[in-house]
Amino acid sequence: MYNIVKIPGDGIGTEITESVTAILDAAGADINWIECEAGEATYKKTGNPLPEETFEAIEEHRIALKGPLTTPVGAGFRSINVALRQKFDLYSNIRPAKSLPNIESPYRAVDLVLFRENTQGLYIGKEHWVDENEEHAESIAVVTRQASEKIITAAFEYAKRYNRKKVTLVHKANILKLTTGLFLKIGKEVSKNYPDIIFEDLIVDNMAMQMVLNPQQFDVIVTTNLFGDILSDLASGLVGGLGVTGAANIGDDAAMFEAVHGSAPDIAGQGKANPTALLFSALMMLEYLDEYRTAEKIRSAVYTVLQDHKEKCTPDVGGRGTTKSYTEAICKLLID
Ligand SMILES: NC(=O)C1=CN([C@@H]2O[C@H](COP(=O)(O)OP(=O)(O)OC[C@H]3O[C@@H](n4cnc5c(N)ncnc54)[C@H](O)[C@@H]3O)[C@@H](O)[C@H]2O)C=CC1
Ligand SMILES: O=C(O)CCCC(=O)C(=O)O
Repeated sequence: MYNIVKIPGDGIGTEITESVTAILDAAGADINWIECEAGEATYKKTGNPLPEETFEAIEEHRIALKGPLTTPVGAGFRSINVALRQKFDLYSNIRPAKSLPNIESPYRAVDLVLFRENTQGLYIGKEHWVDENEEHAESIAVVTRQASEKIITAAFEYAKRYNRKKVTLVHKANILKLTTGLFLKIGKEVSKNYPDIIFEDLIVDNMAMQMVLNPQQFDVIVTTNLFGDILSDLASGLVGGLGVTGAANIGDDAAMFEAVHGSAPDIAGQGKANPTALLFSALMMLEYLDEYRTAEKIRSAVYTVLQDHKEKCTPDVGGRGTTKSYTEAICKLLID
């Protein structure tokens, strides 16, 4: 029995975590869920978006399934998502984007895995006002050799393990010569340890265009935090949207699984959120635990429902169903 911290989160979080835990139960996954709170709703209730008990539970059990957490825009408390990644040094944010059956998209056969450095870069929100009138702001990007080596090595190790042919490193070293220049330099060094894997680098603006024009050319991608954030949403758009892309945050001794998407306030409480993204994150969690057979059984049920019961699927992927009808269809296949 695995003890796993479950944080439902904000917005659509409760709807999709209920769905995912029901599906994992139906598949016979042997999990004891330790339910904890975090996020905006928790902040409104308690004045603290990350209660000490939640932090301690992750510290003790080292593994969590987390729904999306809302972060206020422009002011207010800082991202708890980012804080958790930093606190547990979850340096690898792994975000696969793979074409799925029976989902309309201009693209076929996309199958890429994006590795996003998860603890530093421009994303850490190290900002300050330069003047008293708050009309001049500065933001600091942090890139270190140690963190860059870790994420780039993780990307190459993944490519080696899963027989992937190419790693593309994405940077902006023409402009950000020190920070992303360092990242690129380390990429070139690390690539020498993997002579059987093709290594290429692209500047991020070109990369964005290439991903839209010909995404099938990409295999494993590795990049800094903010670029990875943006390009992984783009990658989701290539395969059916944010409702279908899972993700893993992995460190040396802890891991947190969450979807690529956020709390989707525009559809929260309407029963139409697609739980597939969080479900795919949970499958990455099962694989992390070496529970490959259970993960495969669930993935196969998802593919069958998309292929043969499209009417039960959520509207974002062209279905006429709800979170509930989709969840029930998957559970039925798993139980039968
Ligand atoms: N890791 C996390 O917990 C993340 C949290 N956020 C937070 O979420 C909040 C909302 O951010 P947004 O920019 O609106 O991005 P979002 O990812 O929540 O939503 C973007 C669009 O995708 C749709 N969408 C997202 N997930 C979906 C799903 N499972 N099924 C169907 N449609 C889905 C939404 O309805 C919306 O139209 C913000 O406070 C942001 O900071 C954003 C990204 C990641
Ligand atoms: O923390 C937030 O609210 C936004 C974080 C966004 C992000 O890092 C992601 O897409 O995973």
